[in-house]
Amino acid sequence: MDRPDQCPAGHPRQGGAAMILLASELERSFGETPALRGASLQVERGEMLAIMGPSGSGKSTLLHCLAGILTPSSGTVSFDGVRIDGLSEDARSTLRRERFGFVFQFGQLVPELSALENVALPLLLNGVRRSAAVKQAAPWFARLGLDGLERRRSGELSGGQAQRVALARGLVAGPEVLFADEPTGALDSLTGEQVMDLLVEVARAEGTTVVLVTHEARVAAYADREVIVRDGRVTSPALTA
Ligand SMILES: Nc1ncnc2c1ncn2[C@@H]1O[C@H](COP(=O)(O)OP(=O)(O)OP(=O)(O)O)[C@@H](O)[C@H]1O
Repeated sequence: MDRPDQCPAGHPRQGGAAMILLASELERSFGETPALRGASLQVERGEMLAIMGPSGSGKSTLLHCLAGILTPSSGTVSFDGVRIDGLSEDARSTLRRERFGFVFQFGQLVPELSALENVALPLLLNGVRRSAAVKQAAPWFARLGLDGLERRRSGELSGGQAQRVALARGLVAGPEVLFADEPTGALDSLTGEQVMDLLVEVARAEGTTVVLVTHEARVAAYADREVIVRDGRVTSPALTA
C-alpha cells in the first residue's frame, strides 16, 4: 500500500509534498470564548478528510484557520509547504481565490446573479474574461445534473439544486483544496446524499483535496479519514507520516 506514487487514498500524487495542509497547535478565541485550544492536523494531498465533533467544539474555526479565512492567535498553518497564518488579509484573500474552493451549509449564492453567473464568479474574480468564464462554467451544469437551470436565480432553485450550483462554483476554478462546511446541513437526507455523491465523484476526478466539516456520521462516511474535534483540540490521532 505504501507506494511512493500514490496517496493512501489511492490517488496519484500531483507533485510536491504529501502533506498539503499542516496545522500545528492552533489557538483562537472569540472574546473570552476559546474556540481552538492547541488543535493540530495534517491533510494529505488528494485525500478527503472529515472533521467531526459536537456543536461548538471548534470545527468551523479550525476549517477557517486552515483556509486562511481566520488567523490563529498562536500556532502555525502551512499550505503546500508555505506558512499562511502570518499572511496579510490581501495575501490570504488571493490565496483563497486562486487555490481554494468553498461550499458552505447555505449555498450562499449571489441572489441577483443567474446560476450560470454564480458558477462563473470565481473565474471572473480571478480575472478571466466574461465570455471565457461563462464558457468554462457551462459544462458544470450537465456534470452536476443541472441542465436547463443556467438562467435561474437562487430563489428559483430547490435547496439541492442551489447546493449543486454552489458545489460547481466551489470547483470551477480547479482549486487544490475544497473546503466544505456542513455542505448538506440544510438538505434532507436523500438530497444530501446526492450532493455528497457528486462532491466525491467530482473531487476524485479532479484530484481535489477535500476538507469537510460535518456532524453527521453518514456524511463523514464518504471521507477517506475522520478526525474528531473536542473542546478545541483534534482528539483522534492525526495521520502519522
Ligand atoms: N464569530 C464568533 N464570535 C463569537 N464566538 C464565536 C464565533 N465563532 C465561533 N465562536 C465560538 O467558538 C466556539 C467554536 O465555534 P465553532 O463554530 O468553530 O464550532 P463548531 O464545532 O463548528 O460548531 P457547530 O457544529 O455548532 O457549527 C463556540 O463556542 C462558538 O460559540
